[in-house]
Amino acid sequence: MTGISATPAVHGHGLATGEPVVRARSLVKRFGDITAVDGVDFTIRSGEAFGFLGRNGAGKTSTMRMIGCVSPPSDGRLTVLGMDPVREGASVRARLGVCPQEDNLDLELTARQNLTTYARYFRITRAEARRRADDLLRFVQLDDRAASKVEPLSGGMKRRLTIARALINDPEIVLLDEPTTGLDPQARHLVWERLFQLKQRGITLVLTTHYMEEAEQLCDRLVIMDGGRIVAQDAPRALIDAHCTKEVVELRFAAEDHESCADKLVGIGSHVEVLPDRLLLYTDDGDAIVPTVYERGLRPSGVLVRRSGLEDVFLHLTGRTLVEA
Ligand SMILES: Nc1ncnc2c1ncn2[C@@H]1O[C@H](COP(=O)(O)OP(=O)(O)OP(=O)(O)O)[C@@H](O)[C@H]1O
Repeated sequence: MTGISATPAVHGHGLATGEPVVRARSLVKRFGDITAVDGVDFTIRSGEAFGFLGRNGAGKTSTMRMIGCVSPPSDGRLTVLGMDPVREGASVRARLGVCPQEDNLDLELTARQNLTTYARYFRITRAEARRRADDLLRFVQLDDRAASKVEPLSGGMKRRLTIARALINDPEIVLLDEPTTGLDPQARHLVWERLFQLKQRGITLVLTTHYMEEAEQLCDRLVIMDGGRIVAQDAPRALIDAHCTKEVVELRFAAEDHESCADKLVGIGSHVEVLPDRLLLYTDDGDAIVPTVYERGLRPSGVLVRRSGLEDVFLHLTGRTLVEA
């Protein structure tokens, strides 16, 4: 039986929920002079959705590739399902599902053939592969495209098929490198829905993202990476509560110089961040302080009061926005 057609509280592989499944200690990845991952520590537990959040080049993919037994660590310790991903790579890979950043489906094959062909790497019998493929195509809502070639499928369909392929060996952990990058909002929501289902079925999800909404909605715990290091790790809400005020007032100015506007805001709220296109004023009560902005002689062209989010945590910890302006 494949993991996705069952709904066990402790899934069929015998791992209790919450048991450590990936442990990294002082983990390093170097490429020549570049240190892509610079001594990181984290523990991923069975059944959780664990995210690596960071900008391009932060070291997320390099970390995922080490977990996925694709790239050996340069230093430090890493265990996946209690095994060494270098010495015991084949055993680890048999229990992992991998959804890479770029869809690498075989465009010449049909959707179903992409799954059944991949199943051969795991020595799954032909009949079982076909059964699992049909099951998985239903799961990712592509059963009506089973016999279609992959090439004409939309980006969102290809991504869902890549997720289905990652599930063919009934994995305990699924690695998803930027699962929704490049997808439109509707396609993104369809992928999230499927990932939520996997999570509910006890499968451990490890994902990289630079979408804070994805991180906030999907991940139980997160590490925030910057320059190869982990700058914070916790549950999304705990990170926001620990590093930010409750609300943010976003102020846009048509003509005025942002730095001089920021000077006039000193003492209002907890602190101000100056971005190229706006000022962010951190406070626990946005509506209460907006009048003070006007009392100080400022005339913003746009005012938005919103709750603080992971983007604000990222800015606070790294001094930069998560998504490049
Ligand atoms: N095979 C490689 N050879 C040389 N440098 C590499 C290699 N892979 C990654 N790097 C470098 O390591 C650093 C971290 O890259 P990595 O892909 O891990 O970051 P990332 O956070 O996943 O970014 P992205 O979102 O762009 O994938 C970058 O400076 C990158 O250029």
